[in-house]
Amino acid sequence: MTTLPTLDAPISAHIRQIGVIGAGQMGNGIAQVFAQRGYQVALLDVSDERLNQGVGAITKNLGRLEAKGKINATDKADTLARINTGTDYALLSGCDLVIEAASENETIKRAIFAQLCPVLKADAIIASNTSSLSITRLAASTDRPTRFVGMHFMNPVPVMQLVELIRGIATAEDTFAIIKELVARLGKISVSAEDFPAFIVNRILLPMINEAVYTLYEGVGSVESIDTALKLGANHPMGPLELADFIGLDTCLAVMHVLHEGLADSKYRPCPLLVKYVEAGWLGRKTGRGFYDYTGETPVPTR
Ligand SMILES: CC(=O)CC(=O)SCCNC(=O)CCNC(=O)[C@H](O)C(C)(C)COP(=O)(O)OP(=O)(O)OC[C@H]1O[C@@H](n2cnc3c(N)ncnc32)[C@H](O)[C@@H]1OP(=O)(O)O
Ligand SMILES: NC(=O)C1=CN([C@@H]2O[C@H](COP(=O)(O)OP(=O)(O)OC[C@H]3O[C@@H](n4cnc5c(N)ncnc54)[C@H](OP(=O)(O)O)[C@@H]3O)[C@@H](O)[C@H]2O)C=CC1
Repeated sequence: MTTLPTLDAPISAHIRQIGVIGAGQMGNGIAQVFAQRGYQVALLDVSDERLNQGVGAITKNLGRLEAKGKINATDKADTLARINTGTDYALLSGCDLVIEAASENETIKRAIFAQLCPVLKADAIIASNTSSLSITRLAASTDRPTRFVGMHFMNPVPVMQLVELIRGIATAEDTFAIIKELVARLGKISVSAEDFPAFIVNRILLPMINEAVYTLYEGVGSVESIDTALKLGANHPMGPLELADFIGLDTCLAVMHVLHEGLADSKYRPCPLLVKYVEAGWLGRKTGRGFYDYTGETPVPTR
């Protein structure tokens, strides 16, 4: 738990300090799994409030693992001690790899890279955890397109095995190879996807979620019947509306916009009800309301 895993002739051995930008559900999960594997982690967000929430989520998750006997109190304390937090980009100056996991908005991500590049070591790699945006375009907004890659973790990060890896047109082969090996060192499995809108997982998953929202919008079923149908009828661990709330409805809508605009096919049109929910600020679990209301002890369907 506390030492870096070894591989034969690891090409990623020099990657020891990891920066993570965005302390939301993905960023804090990514910070947790690297810190658990012995890496030093620098976690940056826009406010101390967001950072405290992120570290709070990590502490809770580690507490759950400790209660189950999967880690001990020392592992938990050591993991937390490896995570430094801050809002100043100087925090990331010593990092070998920085993973951007801020909100799914290209303008925000570009502004982040503009602040990051001047402080970052010349040979450091930048990865984006974007769910859908062009890796080539994001890379082109940095000073190092050859050392830029898509590194798409799945939610919840500590549990999900997959990391989708995406090369931009300029991504160097050694950059890709280092990141692929790093994923293996984390104990996760990678698949490689081409740089098309939403890559593989979300090209398939998000249209299904969008269709579930249309199914609700058109009155074919209630929230509960749609989710029960897919859980019991197709053996999905979560119903599509429950999953949408879990991902975040803002992220789901952003991905549908990228698919719709990027592939220019009306089959990707975001459901108007999904648009309305996001306009209302009903973003799912993270705001206490989405297709379910999370303010009570158990989630209550809203329709
Ligand atoms: C949008 C994108 O860009 C890409 C994406 O990520 S799309 C989303 C992909 N993710 C999914 O589809 C998740 C679908 N859901 C699931 O697989 C499951 O419901 C789940 C793994 C989240 C929870 O599983 P469950 O069996 O219902 O609950 P539960 O028994 O409480 O949890 C199973 C394990 O996950 C852990 N876990 C659950 N939620 C967790 C969380 N948010 N963070 C960390 N760990 C969590 C639990 O502690 C438990 O661990 P152990 O096996 O060590 O005991
Ligand atoms: N949710 C999911 O299931 C998955 C999401 N992703 C991707 O991961 C990324 C993050 O998603 P997720 O964690 O769900 O989103 P969250 O909304 O949970 O977290 C995003 C975090 O980024 C912060 N942020 C916003 N702007 C900046 C900035 N300029 N600098 C630093 N931090 C900033 C936000 O702060 P504030 O709230 O104050 O704006 C928030 O803390 C997105 O690209 C998303 O598409 C990938 C896989 C799965």
